Amino acid sequence: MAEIPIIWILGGPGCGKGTQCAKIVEKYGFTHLSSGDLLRNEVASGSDKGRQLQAVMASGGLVSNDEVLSLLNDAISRAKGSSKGFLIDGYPREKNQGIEFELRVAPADLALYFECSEDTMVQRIMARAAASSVKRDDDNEKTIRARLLTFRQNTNAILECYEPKTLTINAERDVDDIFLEVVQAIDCVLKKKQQNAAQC
Ligand SMILES: Nc1ncnc2c1ncn2[C@@H]1O[C@H](COP(=O)(O)OP(=O)(O)O)[C@@H](O)[C@H]1O
Ligand SMILES: [Mg+2]
Repeated sequence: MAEIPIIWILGGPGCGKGTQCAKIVEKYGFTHLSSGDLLRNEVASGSDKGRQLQAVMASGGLVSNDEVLSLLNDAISRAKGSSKGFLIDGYPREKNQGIEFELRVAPADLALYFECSEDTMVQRIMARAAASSVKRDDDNEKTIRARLLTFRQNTNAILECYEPKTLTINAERDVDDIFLEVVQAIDCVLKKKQQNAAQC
């Protein structure tokens, strides 16, 4: 795994993680793994495990890391033979998730933190919900508030722990302006990895 980049995509609900990931995938061909999507797929499968996950997700809380990390680890193992890089979207949601990921999977090369006010996040989630034909169970006002609280309680510890490899990006701007900064950061990581590979 040392030769391909692993990038964590951090930020509160509705800050624009999925939007930026789609643009990164288009430009770099990386593998996009959203922890939320992996969990929602599990719920959609109708399994017993899915029903338990659904209850936690509908409360706005965090699913156990064993569940999330297993899903991520399986998806990474399946893709790693052919992947150019991984975007791990919406993970880690708390500090220990990051620590366990790096122990069990691989160190992350970069964390991009999309910083955004709570007002903007709520507005964007509401607009997303209104525009989407697929309704997310957790995009109602009560659950959004709980998700924001969960996010607020955990984020500072993550940012402190991973400060050396985190880039904070002002996500209140236009999608394309944000992306320019994202591209600079990713190009820098790719360059460093090439240099390291050349030295080995
Ligand atoms: N920079 C931005 N400016 C305005 N709207 C945005 C921006 N980024 C995302 N959005 C919109 O906000 C909503 C939530 O974005 P999304 O990428 O789904 O967030 P997340 O994956 O972080 O929950 C979407 O409807 C998207 O179109
Ligand atoms: Mg998303």
